[in-house]
Amino acid sequence: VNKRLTPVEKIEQSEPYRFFLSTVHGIQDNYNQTNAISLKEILSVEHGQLTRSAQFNYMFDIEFLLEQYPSEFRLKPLLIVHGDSRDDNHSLKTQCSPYPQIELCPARLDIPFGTHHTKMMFLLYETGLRIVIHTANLISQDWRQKTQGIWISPICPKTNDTRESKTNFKKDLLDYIEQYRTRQLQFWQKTINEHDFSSINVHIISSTPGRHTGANINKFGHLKLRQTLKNYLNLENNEQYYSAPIIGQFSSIGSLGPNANSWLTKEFLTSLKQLNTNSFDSPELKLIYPTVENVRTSFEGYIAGGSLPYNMQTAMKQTWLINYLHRWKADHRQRSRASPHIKTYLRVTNDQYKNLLWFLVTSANLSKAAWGVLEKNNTQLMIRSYEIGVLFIPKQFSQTIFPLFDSSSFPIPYDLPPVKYESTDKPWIVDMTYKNQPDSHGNMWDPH
Ligand SMILES: O=C(O)c1c[nH]c2c(-c3ccccc3)cccc2c1=O
Repeated sequence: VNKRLTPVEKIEQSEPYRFFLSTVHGIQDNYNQTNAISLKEILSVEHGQLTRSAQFNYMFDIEFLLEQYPSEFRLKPLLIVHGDSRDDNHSLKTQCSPYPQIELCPARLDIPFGTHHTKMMFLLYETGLRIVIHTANLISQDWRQKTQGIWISPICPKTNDTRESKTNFKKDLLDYIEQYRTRQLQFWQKTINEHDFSSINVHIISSTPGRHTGANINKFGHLKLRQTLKNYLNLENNEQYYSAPIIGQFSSIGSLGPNANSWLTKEFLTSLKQLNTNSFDSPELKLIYPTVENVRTSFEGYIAGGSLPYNMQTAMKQTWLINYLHRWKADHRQRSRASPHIKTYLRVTNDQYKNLLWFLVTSANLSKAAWGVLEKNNTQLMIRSYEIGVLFIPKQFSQTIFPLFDSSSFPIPYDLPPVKYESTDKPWIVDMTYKNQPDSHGNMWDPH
């Protein structure tokens, strides 16, 4: 159907998952209607009378951002939560200086090499509070021809009792915000407490910088994921789930060690495979990361690779990783050429990938900085960065699995099963030159 949906209709039709991809310039309109939304549509005046908002992110183009708000909301108070790294903080101050309604809130980054990756919006309307958790920077390039993931909460009404969700969303969100340890977030802590989150059906999986131990060790990072899957994923004890494949998909990769067993399988996969059964089989782990050819033939061409910052220095230390890698392919969403900036992790049943056991969309790439690394004989989890994502578990939707190929199926971003790298495929590396084949714009890539 090529009827143009309004932003409100798009959200209504996305129930019960409320999970979207960003719209893409250059694909057929109907692929931008179903479970697809733009930043302007997220901020549309149709959702109600905005009184103030907060934008958590990594990269900001303030002019671009303000332009995405309806003109009548551009002067409302706006809190910008960003990483406090010296250099780009200056440019942010300069960008915001003409706007007294914008307040800057630097997030402390006490551990070296940490970044404020979290991408989240607090939108306060006269009718209530909406939370948006997503993967796109607040720059035009991130919203034009990439594949980004977006979860949009209902507008949670104000309440005089602190209504929590069955997924502990409110408490987990407040625990996350507490870690910033700044008075600048007090208004939003108070506001979150005053709203009814009972209609929310997703779990928060977040990361904050620190060495988390004792009672806090399962609060963040991959141990939070392990704990949540253990507590809520009650699959009957049947064998078919034990070897169900696990898929990780991301737009950058950190230094993971000299072999898979250094961190990827021993620590990270152990958390992802948590079934709350004594599953001993080691499920297949399949990783999706764009090839050079994916980037070269993308709508943006090699420029897309600027947002895939996997560097040579890291890649050369872990050539073993290539055996896990699969191509980016999203034909069923017409997004095989919309370079992925989304990050997702999921588990499917191994009967031809017909059913989804759980699905996570997050800002977190495949790195120890984002997910954490166990230290001191597994008594503390060291995390460098701020990250946040939402986890979909069938039980919270009154289902045992999420069907993938029927009418009410979960809107997955890419094609399953994933396609393994062939011998000629190479992972995209941002600081290599690519001169033997021009990209979709006829350009070459020479980062020097
Ligand atoms: O949070 C995000 O989304 C992103 C975070 N870092 C990015 C970088 C980068 C990598 C190393 C050092 C500084 C910057 C480069 C290109 C895109 C991104 C990006 O998209």
